[in-house]
Amino acid sequence: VSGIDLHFSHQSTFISRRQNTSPSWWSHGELHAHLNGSVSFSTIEKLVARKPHLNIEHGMTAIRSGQRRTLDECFQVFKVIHQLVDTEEDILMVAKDVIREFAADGVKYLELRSTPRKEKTTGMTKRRYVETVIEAIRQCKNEGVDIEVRFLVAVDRRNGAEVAMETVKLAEDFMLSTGGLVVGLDLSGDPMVGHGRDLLPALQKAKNCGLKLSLHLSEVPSQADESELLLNIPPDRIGHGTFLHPEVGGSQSLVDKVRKHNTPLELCLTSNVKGQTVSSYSQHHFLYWYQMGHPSVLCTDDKGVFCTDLSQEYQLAASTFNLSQEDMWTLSQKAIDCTFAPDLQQQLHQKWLELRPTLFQL
Ligand SMILES: CNc1ncnc2c1ncn2[C@@H]1O[C@H](COP(=O)(O)O)[C@@H](O)[C@H]1O
Ligand SMILES: [Zn+2]
Repeated sequence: VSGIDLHFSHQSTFISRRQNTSPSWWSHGELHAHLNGSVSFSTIEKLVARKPHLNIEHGMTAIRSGQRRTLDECFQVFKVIHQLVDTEEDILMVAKDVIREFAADGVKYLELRSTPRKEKTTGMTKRRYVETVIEAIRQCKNEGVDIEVRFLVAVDRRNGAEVAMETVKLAEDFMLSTGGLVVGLDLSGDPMVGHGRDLLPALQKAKNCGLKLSLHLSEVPSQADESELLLNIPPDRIGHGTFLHPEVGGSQSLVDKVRKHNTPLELCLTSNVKGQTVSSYSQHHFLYWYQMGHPSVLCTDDKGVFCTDLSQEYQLAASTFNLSQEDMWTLSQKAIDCTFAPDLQQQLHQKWLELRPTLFQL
C-alpha cells in the first residue's frame, strides 16, 4: 500500500459517545459480512506474528474512526489482508474468530461471504478454501457458540466471466454437499473494475440451480446501466444500492424494479461513509428506503477494516435517524425475513421474541 498513509491515531468521537450509552443488542441478524474484511485487531496480531517477514502493521489493515479512504484505497487494504491470510490454518483461525466475535456482539444469525482463493505458494486450493470455512462453521457449532452461520460463495467481479462460472459450479457443489450451509452467491469486488454484463450467464446459472443471489449494485455512481441489467435477473438481495434512486443519479426505473420484486437492501453505514461513497451519516440512503417502508437490513460489510460491529451500526442508525427502541426492534425483526435460510426463519422469530424483553430493559 505504498503511497497511502494508513497510520492513524485519532480516537473516535463515536466510540466515546457509545461508551456513554447502553450496549445495543438489537443486532441479531448480520447478512452482509465479507470474511477477510471482518478480521479483528486481535486476529490481525496473531496473523502478523505468524508472518513477521511481511512487515505488516495493524494500521495497514484497518480504517479507524474519524478516518476516511477512497473506495480504491479500501481495496488496497484487502490486498494486504489477503497476504496475511493465505493458508488453510489462517482461514480456519480467521473464520472461527470472526464467528465468535459476531456471537459476542449478540448476533444470532450470520451470513458470511468470502471469495475462494487459490494460493500457489501455500498449496491452498479454492475447494479447500471453502471446505475450511465450512469446517470453521462446524467447529464453532460443536463448541457451542450461540450463533447460526450460513455461507455465501463470493465472485470477485475483477476476475471475469470464466472464473465467475467456475465459482458458481463450486458454490453449487457445496450447496449440495454441506446440508444447506452454503446458501448463496455474492457478487462483489472493486465496482470500478469489470462489467456485470459479462457475468450475467454465471449469475443466471447460479439462480437457476437454487443458489440465492446477493449482488453489490450501484455502489458507485457509474453503474446505472449495469444495475438495470442485473436487476432483471432478479437478485434476492442487493448490497449497498447507494446510487439507485434518482436523487443521487440513479433512476425511477431502477427504484421501480427493486420495488416490484421487493428486493431487500443490505445497508452498511460506516462502510459507505468511511469509503466516501456517502458524504455523511445523515445523507445515507438508509433514510430513502426506510421511509418508503422498503425492506432494509443494517449490516457491517467489513467490521475489521471499518472498525465497527453490528451493535454500533444499529446505534448509528438510531442516533442519526432518530429511531425509537420500537423502531430498532422492528428493523432487527424484519431482517429475519430477508435471510437466505427459510428453514430457520420460524426458529429465529421465536428467538427474537424471547430476546425482546431483555432489550427493552436496557
Ligand atoms: C467496501 N465495499 C466493498 N465493495 C465491494 N466488494 C467488497 C467490499 N468490501 C469487501 N469486498 C469484497 O470482499 C473481499 C474481502 O473479503 P474476502 O476475501 O472475500 O473474504 C474484497 O477483496 C472484495 O472482493
Ligand atoms: Zn460488501
